[in-house]
Amino acid sequence: MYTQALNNLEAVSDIEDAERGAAFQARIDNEEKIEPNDWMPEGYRKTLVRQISQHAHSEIVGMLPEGNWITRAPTLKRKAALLAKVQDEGGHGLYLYSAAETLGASREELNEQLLSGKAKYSSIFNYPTLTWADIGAIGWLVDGAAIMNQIPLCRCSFGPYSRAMIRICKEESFHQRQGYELLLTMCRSSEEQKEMVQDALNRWWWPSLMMFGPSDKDSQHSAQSMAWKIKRFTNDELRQKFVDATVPQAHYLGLTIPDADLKLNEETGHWEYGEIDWSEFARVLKGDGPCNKQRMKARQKAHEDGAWVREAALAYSEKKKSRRGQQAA
Ligand SMILES: CC(C)(COP(=O)(O)OP(=O)(O)OC[C@H]1O[C@@H](n2cnc3c(N)ncnc32)[C@H](O)[C@@H]1OP(=O)(O)O)[C@@H](O)C(=O)NCCC(=O)NCCSC(=O)Cc1ccccc1
Ligand SMILES: NC(=O)C1=CN([C@@H]2O[C@H](COP(=O)(O)OP(=O)(O)OC[C@H]3O[C@@H](n4cnc5c(N)ncnc54)[C@H](OP(=O)(O)O)[C@@H]3O)[C@@H](O)[C@H]2O)C=CC1
Repeated sequence: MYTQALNNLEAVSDIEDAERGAAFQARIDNEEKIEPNDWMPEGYRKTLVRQISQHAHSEIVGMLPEGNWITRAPTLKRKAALLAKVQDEGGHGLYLYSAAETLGASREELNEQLLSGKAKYSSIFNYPTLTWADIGAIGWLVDGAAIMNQIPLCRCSFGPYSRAMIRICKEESFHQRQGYELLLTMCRSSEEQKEMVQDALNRWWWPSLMMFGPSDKDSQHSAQSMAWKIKRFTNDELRQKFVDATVPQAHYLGLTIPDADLKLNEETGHWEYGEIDWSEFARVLKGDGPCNKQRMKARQKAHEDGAWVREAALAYSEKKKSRRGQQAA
C-alpha cells in the first residue's frame, strides 16, 4: 500500500513536471525572456551554468596571451589600447560570473572548477603569442570569431545572459577593429612586418575556426540549446559566417589564408574551406595544447597571490559585523 501511494505521488509529480515543461517551452517559443526566479527545467539551468561559466573562464584566461605584450607594445597609443582591451576582458568575465550567480552557482565554486582543471575554457587561449603581429591577429580573428558567436547570444532566452552580452559585444566590436587596424598598419609598413602578419595568420587561422566548437554532427549540446534558444545558430553555421566575413578582409590586407582547399562557391556565395584537424582540437581540450599547463599555472599563482586580499576583505567584513552587533546591544 505504501509503495502504491509512493508510485501515485511520483506519477502526479511527473504530470506536473511535464505540464510545467510544456508551459516553459511555450514561453521560449513565444520569445519571452526567462528570469532567474522563474521556474526552469534543471537541464536548462545546468546548460546555462556550463556555457556561461566556460565563457567567463575564457575571458579570464584570455587575458593572459595578450597581457604578455602590454609591457612590449611598440607605442603609447598601442599600449593604451591593449591595456583597455585586457581590462575589458576582465570586466566581461565578471559580468558573466554574475549572470551565472543568478542561477545559483557561486563564484567560489566556479573559480574552484577552473583552478582544479575541471572546467573548460576556450581552446584558443592555449596558443602562444610569439610576436607583436599575434596581438593584431587575436583582435582580428579571435575577437572576430567571438563576436560572430556572441551577437546571437544577445537574443539568448535567459535574460541576465542576453543583457550582459549587449555590452560585451559593443566592446568586442572595438577589439576586432583595433586588431584589424593594427595589422593594416603593419602590412602597409615593410615587407618584413607583412611577413610577420602572414606568419601570425598561418598560426591563428585554424585554431580560430575551432573556437566555434565541434562540427554539428559531433556537437552534443546544440540541438537542445537551439530548442531552448540559448544558441540561435549551430556551430557550423557560425563558422561559415566567420569564414565568409574574414576571407575578403585577409585579401584586403594582401594575405593568404593557409588553406589550399579554400574556394569561393559562386552558386552559394560561400567560401568553402578544408578539413579542420579535429585531433588537434581534442588534444587541446584534453589539456595537451601548447600552453595549457602555463595558463593553468598562471591562474593558480594569481589566486594564491590574491589570498591576502581575500583574507583582509573577510576580516574587515567580520570586524564591521561585530561593531554593528556591539552598537545594537
Ligand atoms: C559554441 C560553444 C563554445 C560550444 O557549444 P556547446 O553547445 O556549449 O557545446 P558543443 O556540444 O558544441 O561542444 C561539446 C563540448 O566541447 C566544448 N567546446 C566546444 N568548443 C570548444 C572550444 N572552442 N574550446 C573549449 N571547449 C569547447 C563544449 O564546451 C562542450 O564541453 P562540455 O560538454 O561542456 O564538457 C558554446 O558553448 C558557446 O557559444 N559559448 C559562449 C561563447 C564562449 O564561450 N566563447 C569563448 C570565447 S570568449 C572570447 O574569445 C573573448 C576574448 C577574445 C579575445 C581575447 C580574450 C577574450
Ligand atoms: N537582431 C535581431 O533581432 C535579429 C537578428 N537576426 C540575425 O542575427 C544575425 C546578427 O544580426 P544583428 O543582431 O543585427 O547584429 P549585426 O550583425 O548587425 O552586428 C551587431 C553589432 O556587432 C558588430 N559586429 C558584428 N560582426 C562584427 C565583426 N565581425 N567585427 C566587428 N564587429 C562586428 C557590429 O558593428 P558595426 O555596426 O560597427 O558593424 C554591430 O555593432 C544576422 O544574421 C541577423 O540576420 C535574426 C533575427 C532577429
